[in-house]
Amino acid sequence: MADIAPGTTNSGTDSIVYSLEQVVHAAFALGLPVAAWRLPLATETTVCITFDKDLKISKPALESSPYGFVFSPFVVGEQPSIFVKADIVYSSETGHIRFSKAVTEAQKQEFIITLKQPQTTNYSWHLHASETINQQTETGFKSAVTEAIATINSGHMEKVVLSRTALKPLPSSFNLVAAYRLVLQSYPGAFVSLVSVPEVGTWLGASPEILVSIDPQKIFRTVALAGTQPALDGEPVGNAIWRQKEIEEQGMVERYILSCFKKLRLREYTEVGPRTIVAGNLMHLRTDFSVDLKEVDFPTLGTDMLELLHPTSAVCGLPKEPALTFILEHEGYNRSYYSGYLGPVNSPQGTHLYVNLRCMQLLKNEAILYAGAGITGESDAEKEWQETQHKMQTMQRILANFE
Ligand SMILES: C=C(O[C@@H]1C=C(C(=O)O)C=C[C@H]1O)C(=O)O
Repeated sequence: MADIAPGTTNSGTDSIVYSLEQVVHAAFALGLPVAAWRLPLATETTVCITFDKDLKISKPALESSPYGFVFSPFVVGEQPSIFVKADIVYSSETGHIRFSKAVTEAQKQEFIITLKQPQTTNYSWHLHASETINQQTETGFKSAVTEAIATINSGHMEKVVLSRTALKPLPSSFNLVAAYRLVLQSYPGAFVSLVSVPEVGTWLGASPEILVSIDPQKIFRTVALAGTQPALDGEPVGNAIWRQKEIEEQGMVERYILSCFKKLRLREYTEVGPRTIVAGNLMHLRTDFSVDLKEVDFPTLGTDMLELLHPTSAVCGLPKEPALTFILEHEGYNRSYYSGYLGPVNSPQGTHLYVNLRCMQLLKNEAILYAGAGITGESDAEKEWQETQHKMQTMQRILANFE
């Protein structure tokens, strides 16, 4: 990302250049909701800040929505779906901020004055309103897995994704924007995001999984991502060997996506894969689906697919309803925004909603790490536990940098 010295002027214009730290800290200081993100393999971080007080939306209508950032939970209703409208937009490439027409002169002035205040390390991100800390223990997780295997073998469902949390103390030198920058550096192929909303909380993550995206060339994309194994240093992905269990697990996600296309009577899609991809310390199997909306007349495909897809069998299970019921009854904690979806809507780069995975929620002095694993009839509770350990490494490595 472009790092231009704060407070300098950008060549060619007389606009002031700000740093990511200045912009994010100004939002915190003014109690404003903020979302920062970087698309996979891109260098630019974009930040959206809103002056809106009511951020709750029922569901995003992707086609008619203004530019903003959506942050939606696993179960809509248990937590609100949030929309951070792009009242203020910052680009790390130019260092400039831009105000939308909805912003009043007084709001602009207040924000600019706050931006120019000297940086202090003594700022705090937005915290979740509730004091209760989500937790799932090793024993709780493993007994839920054992019960899931029995339910699958009795024919009541094919797959269920079970997850758990880990509470880690924040190292005393932890710095949120520095952590975001580390995530950018460490995971160039991930969708990196930092969302901080009053009452809702603060989440940092590096997602490997597109849920729905529509780029400026009007290409709709989604993926079937599943199957996990550690990526070995220096080992080419072409050498990866997958067991029947992972192949079937990923095949279920693929079938689920195809069933969604079928429900919409859409036949003109392209399917590539499954291929092995690397996400941080892990490898997965991924099939890419795309639809060229310039050729297929389906203006609401994004919104319709979002409605049908979420939660996919990559984070919930198959069939969806019994898997979701099993999760709510046996997982033992509230997933909140983990395995929900998030991303920019109608930005100049398009709409890019990702599944909120490989993420952590930041409390005042601790972080909650979240990870899950797909359970099938062939699962083993100990191996699934190990898989969640591996997935948590994505964020654990970031925290370790501050120790
Ligand atoms: C559930 C997670 O990941 C999902 C589950 C996977 C699996 O079961 O193999 C792989 C990738 C993701 O679709 C997670 O990261 O927490």
